Amino acid sequence: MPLPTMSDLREHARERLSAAVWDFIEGGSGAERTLREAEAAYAELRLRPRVLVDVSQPDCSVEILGDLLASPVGVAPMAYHQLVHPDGETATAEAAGIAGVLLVTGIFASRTLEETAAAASGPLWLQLYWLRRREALAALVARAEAAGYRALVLTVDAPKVAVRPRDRRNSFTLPADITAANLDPALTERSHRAAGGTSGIEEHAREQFDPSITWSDLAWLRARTRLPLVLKGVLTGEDAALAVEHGIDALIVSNHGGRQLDRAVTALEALPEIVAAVPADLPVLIDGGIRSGTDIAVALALGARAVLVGRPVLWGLACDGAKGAAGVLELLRTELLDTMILSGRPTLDRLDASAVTRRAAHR
Ligand SMILES: Cc1cc2nc3c(=O)[nH]c(=O)nc-3n(C[C@H](O)[C@H](O)[C@H](O)COP(=O)(O)O)c2cc1C
Ligand SMILES: O=C(O)C(=O)c1ccccc1
Repeated sequence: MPLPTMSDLREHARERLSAAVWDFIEGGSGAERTLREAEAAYAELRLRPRVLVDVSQPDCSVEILGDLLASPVGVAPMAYHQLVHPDGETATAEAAGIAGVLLVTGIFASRTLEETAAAASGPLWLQLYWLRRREALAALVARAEAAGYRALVLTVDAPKVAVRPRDRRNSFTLPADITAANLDPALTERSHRAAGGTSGIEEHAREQFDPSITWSDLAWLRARTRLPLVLKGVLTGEDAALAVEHGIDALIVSNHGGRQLDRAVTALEALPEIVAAVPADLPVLIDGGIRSGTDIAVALALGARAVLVGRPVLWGLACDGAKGAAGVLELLRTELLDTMILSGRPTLDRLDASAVTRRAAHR
C-alpha cells in the first residue's frame, strides 16, 4: 500500500472521531476567515529553484535554544490529546522523539507533564496560559523545571477564548474521563459543562484566564524561572520589539490556527516584519496552516528558524497513536529534504529570501 498523504490522514482521522471532537479540532473563531486564509497564504508563494548545485548531502537539522533537532519542526501546543487517542500526550512525546522534533506540550494536556517527559526522548517546552491563580502558574513552572522541560511558552493571544461557532453549536464539553491532568480539578471543572449556547472551553477560560496581564507582568514570571521564555501569538513588529526589550528568548508568530482573533493577519504575512524587528540570532518560529515540506521551506525562506505543526499531528495520532503522529512528522521531514534537493538549497542557510517569490497576480 502506498504511504498515506497528508490529506488521506486527515480524512481517516475525520472518520474515526465524533463530529463534535472533529469540529473542536478543525474549527476556528468567528466566520473562520483567518482559519481559511492560513493555508491560502502559503499557496500564494512560489519557490525559485537553483540548478547545478551539489545536493548530495542535504541537511535540515537545526539548533534552537541549545537543542539540536533533526528537522526544523515542532508539535504546536494543543489541549487534550486524549480527545483523539487514549494514550494522549505520551504518544505524541514518543512520536516527537522518533522524528527528532520539538514537542510543545500544553497547560491543558490530558496527561501530566511528568508522564509526558517520561515518554519523551527529545526536547520539551511547556506552554502556559496566564491563570488568575498565580500560585497555580508558579507551581507549574517549578514542576516543568524539575521534569527537565527546556523552555516555557506563554501564549499571549488568548485573554479570552474566542467564540468558536462550531463549539457553541455543539455545546462542546470535555468527556468526563478527560481532564486537564496538570491542573487542580476544581480549576477545570467548567470544561465539562456548557450552559446553552456556549462551549465548556469558553466558559472555563472565562473563569480562569487573567485578561489583565501586560508586559510589566512578565517580570513576575521571569523571576520564577531559569528557563528561556518564549511568547506565542505575536503578530506585529511593534510587539516583537517589545518582547526583545522585555528579555524574551524566542517568539512564535501565530494566529492560533485561526481560533482566536478572526480577521487577524496570517502568521506568514506577519513574519517578515517580526524578523526585521528582532536581533538576527533570536529564534523566530511560526505556526498555522503548515501542511507540507514546501510550506516549511517557504516559512524558513522568509526568516523562520523552525515551524510548529498543530492539527496534522492530531490527525496522525487519531489514525494510529504514536506511530501515526511520528508518520506525520517524518512525512514533513522527508518532504522538506526533497524540497531542499529539488530547489538546489541543500542546507537551511541557503533557504533565504531569494528562494521565494509571490505568485503572479494574473494567474
Ligand atoms: C485542538 C487544538 C487545541 C489547541 N490548544 C492550544 C492551547 O492549549 N494553547 C495554545 O497556545 N495553542 C493551542 N492551539 C493552537 C496551536 O498551538 C497552533 O497555534 C495552531 O493549531 C497551529 O495551526 P495548525 O493547526 O494549522 O498547524 C490549539 C489548536 C488546536 C487545533
Ligand atoms: O487554545 C485553544 O485553541 C483551545 O482550544 C483551548 C483549549 C483549552 C483551554 C483553552 C483553550
